[in-house]
Amino acid sequence: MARRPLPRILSSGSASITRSREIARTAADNATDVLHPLITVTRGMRLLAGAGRQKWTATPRDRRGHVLFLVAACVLAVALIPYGPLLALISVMGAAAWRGRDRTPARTGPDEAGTARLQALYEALVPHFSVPDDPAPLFSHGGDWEKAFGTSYVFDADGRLTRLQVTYPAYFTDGDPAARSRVEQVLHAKSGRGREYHFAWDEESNQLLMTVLPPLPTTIAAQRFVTAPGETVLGFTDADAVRRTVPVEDGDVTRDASPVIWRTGGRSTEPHLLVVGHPGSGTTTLMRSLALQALQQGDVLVVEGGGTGEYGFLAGRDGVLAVERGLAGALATLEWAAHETERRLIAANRARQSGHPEPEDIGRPLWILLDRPSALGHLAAADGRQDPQELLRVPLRHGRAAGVTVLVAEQFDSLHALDETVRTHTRARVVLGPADRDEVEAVLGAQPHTTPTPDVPPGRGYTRLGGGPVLRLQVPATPDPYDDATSEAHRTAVLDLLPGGAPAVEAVQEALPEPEPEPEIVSTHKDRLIGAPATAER
Ligand SMILES: Nc1ncnc2c1ncn2[C@@H]1O[C@H](COP(=O)(O)OP(=O)(O)OP(=O)(O)O)[C@@H](O)[C@H]1O
Repeated sequence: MARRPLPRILSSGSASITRSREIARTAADNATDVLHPLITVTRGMRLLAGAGRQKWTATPRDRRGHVLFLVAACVLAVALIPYGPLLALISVMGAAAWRGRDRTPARTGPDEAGTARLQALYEALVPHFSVPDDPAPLFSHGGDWEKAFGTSYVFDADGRLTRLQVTYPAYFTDGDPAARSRVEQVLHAKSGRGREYHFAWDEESNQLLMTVLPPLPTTIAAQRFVTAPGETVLGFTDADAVRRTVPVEDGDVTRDASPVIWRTGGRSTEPHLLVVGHPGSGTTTLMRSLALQALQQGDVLVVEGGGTGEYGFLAGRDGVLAVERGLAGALATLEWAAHETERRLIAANRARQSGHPEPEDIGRPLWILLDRPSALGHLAAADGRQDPQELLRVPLRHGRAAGVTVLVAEQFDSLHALDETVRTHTRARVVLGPADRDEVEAVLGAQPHTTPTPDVPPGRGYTRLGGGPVLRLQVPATPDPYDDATSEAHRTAVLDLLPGGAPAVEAVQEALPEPEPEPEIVSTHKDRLIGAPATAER
């Protein structure tokens, strides 16, 4: 079959376009050749003008008059001598042409100190990224760092690395967390301690990207966060770590911040939370922040093992069922909570079986906050009584279905005292304060992708919800409003979030099976909690 000729536009069009491009390129080359002297002189004039401006700026003010006079005298002399202006013009042009004769080459590569830093870093990585029988090692002592780092490095104004991309040999065991951790520690130590580094391992292309993270802002204080029912803000994290943002008041401005949202209730896969930190790291502050958020939709029971009274401001508020500090009060409260969980479960089950909606009295979430249970456990052991943590077993195991959420805060040095059920059922975890990687891993079950720094502000740490990623966290400032050191702005912010002061114990009283003699409890409102065990403390 005879081939049909291509349409004219297709057969001849591309040829004419190519020709036009060639003509344009030749014209541009010729123009550059012709205009080259002009370009050189212009560049020189610009440089001369810049030099003149610098000289003028560097001249002290009291001598500027003299300089002006000298220049004016020279101009006058040139203007008066025959051919003076012409000769002056030629001289200036000549000087400009000389000055602009070659372009200042753009500086590439790091300066001397930067080169030394990169070389040192390279040498430190050699033992990790080389094996003796590699015929063409990427990393070798005295080798070329540019092969491994390329040009992907950035220094800050102080000459410290803020970004570095390392290409490593394919045989490096980048799937082994211990091997990764060793490399990360070397990079961290050699690039300057005291900053937080993020390490991104690209196993497919054998590349590691190290970046310095800016510190998370500490300026967000307690406020009403825009969340859906069942959502609680643990704190704020990096913008690229979570998909969502919420508007927050940050000082005088409103801006979007990236929250770590924790979902509680029936559909939550991490219905209970464990917060761990060293003393002063902000664990109580986080518990206060969560209590204030919980009070917007539910009831709260607080058991304070530390006995420092940092939850006293909650006492007597609507929805606050108890704030207990003594062992007897704690046991009574937690026993009630265990019964309440069972009651809710049974009621929900019955309603489900009979096809009715859940009764209203079990719809309101109940939050149990237990701060420093180890302190109470110690007291209980000394007194031959039950460890309060044992009473948490029912709420922890069945709380999700019953709308009961348990929050436990403990310090690192007492972690061993945590009950097994508490460890198993608190799948949402937070670590606050200066903790090393092993401590973070012991609580979160995974190492963070960043290097914890020794100096962290209170409320700074890491969080992990179930098997999710480890996220950096900054808890909103939620100080004790009755503490003298609390600023007026923070005090107002916290008090504004508190519900009214009407006692909220009717529900508790109704729910209890039968009142028993009240023990001597150290409670801010023991008159409101009944159903405590008969044995009195002390
Ligand atoms: N997120 C935060 N923002 C600002 N300040 C905070 C934050 N968290 C804690 N602080 C401050 O740090 C100090 C210690 O906080 P907090 O009492 O919560 O720590 P803690 O871990 O409970 O320690 P301790 O058990 O010793 O009381 C307090 O002065 C508190 O106001």
